[in-house]
Amino acid sequence: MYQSPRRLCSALLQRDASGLRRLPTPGLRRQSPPPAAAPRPAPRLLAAASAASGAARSCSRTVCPMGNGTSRLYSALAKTLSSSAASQHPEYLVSPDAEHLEPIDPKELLEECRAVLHTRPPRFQRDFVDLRTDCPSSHPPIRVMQWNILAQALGEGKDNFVQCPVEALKWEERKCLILEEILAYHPDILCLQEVDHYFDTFQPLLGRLGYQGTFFPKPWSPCLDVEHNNGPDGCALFFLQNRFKLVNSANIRLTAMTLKTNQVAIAQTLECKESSRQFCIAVTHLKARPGWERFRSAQGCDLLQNLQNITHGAKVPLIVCGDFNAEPTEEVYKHFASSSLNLSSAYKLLSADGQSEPPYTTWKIRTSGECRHTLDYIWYSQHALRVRSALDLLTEEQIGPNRLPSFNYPSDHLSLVCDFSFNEEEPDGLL
Ligand SMILES: NC(=O)C1=CN([C@@H]2O[C@H](COP(=O)(O)OP(=O)(O)OC[C@H]3O[C@@H](n4cnc5c(N)ncnc54)[C@H](OP(=O)(O)O)[C@@H]3O)[C@@H](O)[C@H]2O)C=CC1
Ligand SMILES: [Mg+2]
Repeated sequence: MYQSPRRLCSALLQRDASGLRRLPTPGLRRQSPPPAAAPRPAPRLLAAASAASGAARSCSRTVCPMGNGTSRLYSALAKTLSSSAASQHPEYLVSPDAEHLEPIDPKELLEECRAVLHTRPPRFQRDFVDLRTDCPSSHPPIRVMQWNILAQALGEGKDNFVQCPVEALKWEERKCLILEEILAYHPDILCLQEVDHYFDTFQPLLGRLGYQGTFFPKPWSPCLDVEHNNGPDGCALFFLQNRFKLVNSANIRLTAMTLKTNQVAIAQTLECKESSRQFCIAVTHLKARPGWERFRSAQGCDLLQNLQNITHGAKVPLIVCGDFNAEPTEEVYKHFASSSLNLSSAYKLLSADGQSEPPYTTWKIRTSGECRHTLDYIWYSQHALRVRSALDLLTEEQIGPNRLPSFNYPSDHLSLVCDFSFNEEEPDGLL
């Protein structure tokens, strides 16, 4: 039975004594609206991001609505920019001008987001649950965020969130809610699904915040069927360049029973600059919908096999983030829980017995009715890594009667955030 956490660590942005995090208290905590009369400066950083990616944007804007050849070209372009050739040449993953981009101040970007969102209701406060205060670590933790951010084209054109007003989905504001959430928790590693604004929003902005990003679009993204789409959706993986060095990267098109599928994953081996320790981080988004359980299971087996190879038979610690589109009762969950990679699901640690997944990670209302499911997970090598804390989920009351997305939460999936450290008591190789 899932219960509320016992020990709450109220510091939304608080980190270990390292003092690495110096972000201001974010808008998430504000319970009263900001003063009304102050003039609002034009959003300089947000506008610059869109302008900087004009080429990619105009490419996608010329796309004919129904996923024609131009859409495929966009998809091919995206794939080229994050191609598997990068496995051998990691430097190719950095877009050519990334190092020359002017860094931006996260406080300034947060202020711009708040200004854009000034008519929106206050955002929810979520607390980190302190899970292992007794576990010593000589290095700052690694903060990982898993989030299906909801593709703009799907949210507006396919998902049928019948209780969500269309104004709540306006991209110019919804993107600020997404950015605000990322800035609030400031993850070292960000694993996203349903990203259909990589080139015009996330890559330029997160790049200037110090992240290195990789995008792998779905081969036949359903976004391309939506009128005025912004290109295909896919998985994106970002990590802070001042904390990690990229060792290896693989873009994986998942197979099911030897057939290539429409689902993808990105797996990267990173080296921590502080400790010189290596680990693998992967992000995926498995096939959605009921009736596809065996297909998801096969995709999961393929991903596990790929990760076996990438981690040299579990010799490298592993973190796998994903929207698995599968409840814990499904076969694919069981494959992950019992694999020889020795993985455990981090969010189980929030339950009273440490054995139960949260009651939901996504909650929406479609024409078919209410959909409340646990589908999103952060798996980790349970002997090599420790979960120091995890971000609590929203309560039913906070989510509200119309569920998600809403005016104060941008996606139908909740973000999951964990702080990991290496288990320094564990001998290398026993993962
Ligand atoms: N032209 C071609 O030859 C081909 C085209 N396609 C295109 O790909 C699409 C299927 O892609 P695929 O990746 O398998 O899609 P999925 O079934 O995996 O779903 C795609 C998205 O739909 C969302 N979704 C889940 N349930 C529902 C629902 N009940 N109503 C609306 N949206 C939902 C999912 O969100 P979440 O994960 O959050 O639940 C997911 O992001 C087709 O619609 C087609 O357009 C596919 C193959 C070939
Ligand atoms: Mg979705």
